[in-house]
Amino acid sequence: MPPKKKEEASGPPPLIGRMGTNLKMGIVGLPNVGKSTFFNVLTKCSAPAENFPFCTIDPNESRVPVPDVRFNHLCDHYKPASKVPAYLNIVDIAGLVKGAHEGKGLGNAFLSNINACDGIFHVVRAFDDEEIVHVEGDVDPARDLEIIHSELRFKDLEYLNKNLDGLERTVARGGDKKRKPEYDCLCKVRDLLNNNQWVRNGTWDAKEIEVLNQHLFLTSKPVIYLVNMSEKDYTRKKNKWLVKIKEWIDNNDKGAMVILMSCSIELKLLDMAEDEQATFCKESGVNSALDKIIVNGYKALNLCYFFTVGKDEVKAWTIQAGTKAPQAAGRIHTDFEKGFIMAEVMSYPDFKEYGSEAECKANGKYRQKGRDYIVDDGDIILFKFNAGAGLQGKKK
Ligand SMILES: Nc1ncnc2c1ncn2[C@@H]1O[C@H](COP(=O)(O)OP(=O)(O)OP(=O)(O)O)[C@@H](O)[C@H]1O
Ligand SMILES: [Mg+2]
Repeated sequence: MPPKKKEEASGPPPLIGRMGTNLKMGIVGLPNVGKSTFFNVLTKCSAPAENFPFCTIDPNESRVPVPDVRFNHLCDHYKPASKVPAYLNIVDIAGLVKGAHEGKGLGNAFLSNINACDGIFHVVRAFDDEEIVHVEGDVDPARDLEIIHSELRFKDLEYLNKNLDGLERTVARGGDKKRKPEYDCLCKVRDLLNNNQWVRNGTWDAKEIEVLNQHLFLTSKPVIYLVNMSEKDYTRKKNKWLVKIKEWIDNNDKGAMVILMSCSIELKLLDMAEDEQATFCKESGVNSALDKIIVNGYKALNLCYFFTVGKDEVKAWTIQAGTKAPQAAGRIHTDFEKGFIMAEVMSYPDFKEYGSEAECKANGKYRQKGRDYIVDDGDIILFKFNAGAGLQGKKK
């Protein structure tokens, strides 16, 4: 469709957040809501997950492969010696409590752990279990969402006010015109935050986003809400809190993604052999939510990947969405970028349809793309480059 092409040519709008491909999703929520359990099942490793608040002290970081049928198909086709999928980086962060921005609970240190992440999995507890202590005394997900929402907002306000004080002196009183756009942008941030909104909920132009990216506010990070339910509720797809959770999200973060899950079911599945798992899922009508969570976490960070393929290796290379061919080539080696000649590209759907590289070539689906080509998610690429342009001859 022609309008889509136009959009591609100008590239996607600038995004709020850090640049780069080594981005992370942090797991955030009140204490004892299932964050570490979620982290454990996700990474299949054993960060301590115990029934007491603040069980996690140091942030645990791990990475999980991004599930992708396209990658599996390419591996089946090429039968490579080495298979390297894309990975999502995940950080398990200690629980936040009301007043964390003033140092309550484990306080400020954990807010800075969130700061080091680029997106947030906000885990909210919707399971009842008297054995499992709730720091607020009872289960109430909408209240808990509001607590975390406010803590991050307060922390941003505190940071903002410190910065605005100095700016106010130079711009408003000192008449420094150069920093006026920055000052105006930060005033807009202050109004939003004071209005109980997040930076992410504002409308920003490219210049303002440049300012925001110098500050990386906690509330500018993308959020995916994960509702942690009991095994029973997840199986019957009902939970008494869901309406209230939806209401809260509609009022405070309209359009945000919400994924239902159950850490206890995920733990159970983790203990089963593959065939046992399949039977269990078929009989109970229940599926693990993890794949959906990983894929969407990766997308929330505005990441995608292209593939390089061959008998030696099938590999997914992470790039930020909207990356052009030479910079994508630079992910493999700086020489590829410096000496970039062209990208030979097969789209995944074409590869799937025609079944092989040779058939793609025979049907005009093996395309040569230049410097301005914006790499599409799932493209299969062979870069042609001039080795002399970079560090002579070195390929990897
Ligand atoms: N869906 C669920 N149903 C029942 N129990 C659960 C569920 N999810 C987690 N739990 C239990 O809740 C307890 C707390 O879990 P976990 O340690 O993962 O919480 P946390 O959010 O990491 O806490 P902290 O902030 O203290 O580190 C554990 O005993 C865990 O087994
Ligand atoms: Mg924990």
